[in-house]
Amino acid sequence: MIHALSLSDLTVSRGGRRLFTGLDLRLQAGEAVALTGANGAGKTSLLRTVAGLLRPDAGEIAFHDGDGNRLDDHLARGREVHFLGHQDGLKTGRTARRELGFQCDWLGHTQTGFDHAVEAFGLEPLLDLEVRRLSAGQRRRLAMGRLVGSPRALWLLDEPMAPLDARWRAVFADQMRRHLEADGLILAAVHDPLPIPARTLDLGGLA
Ligand SMILES: Nc1ncnc2c1ncn2[C@@H]1O[C@H](COP(=O)(O)OP(=O)(O)OP(=O)(O)O)[C@@H](O)[C@H]1O
Repeated sequence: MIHALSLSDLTVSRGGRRLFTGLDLRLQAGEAVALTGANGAGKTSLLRTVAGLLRPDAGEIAFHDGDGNRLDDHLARGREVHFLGHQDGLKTGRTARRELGFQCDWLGHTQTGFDHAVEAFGLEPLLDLEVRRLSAGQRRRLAMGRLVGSPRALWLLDEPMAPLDARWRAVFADQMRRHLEADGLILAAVHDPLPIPARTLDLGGLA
């Protein structure tokens, strides 16, 4: 299981423009880091780079287990990382039930994970609706279902609270706390403070 994430001397560019250079971060089991910075500073790009969706210009990203052994990058990303982006990663033509089932199933998790997700994020009344008919907040809650329905150690979250109302923000804050208590790791891009104890990594203004 991923016990630590380390970024060393990381440099990332988009569209030919350098976003940041020499970025270092170490995140341990049970810790959260709030990634802050102006619009366009590179928060989403950093999350996508950690997820393996973008290649850095330079530097290293490493995942380690509890004994300090380096994990295979591909396996760690494929099995132990959840990336919850702006787009939620949902198929809009499916019902919420089918989509949540797919999301909870892909690692062979069972009905228990599905039921847990439904209960955690109040999804029961939405299950027979097509994803395209859900509001932004409902969609985000559905997307969050996989975080608890298919447990993985590292949560990469891109402005996770943005479309949620106060009630579901509080629920999600509670889920994040539980994840940390279970030795999970959270790296979250935010514009507002995270409602859990977290260090801050500030990417600053426009690079
Ligand atoms: N596919 C792309 N091609 C070229 N440039 C891109 C691409 N995606 C993002 N960028 C640029 O990279 C920069 C960083 O974008 P990114 O989305 O990482 O910023 P951010 O800090 O998450 O911003 P926000 O707070 O607005 O969400 C921006 O200037 C953006 O225009």
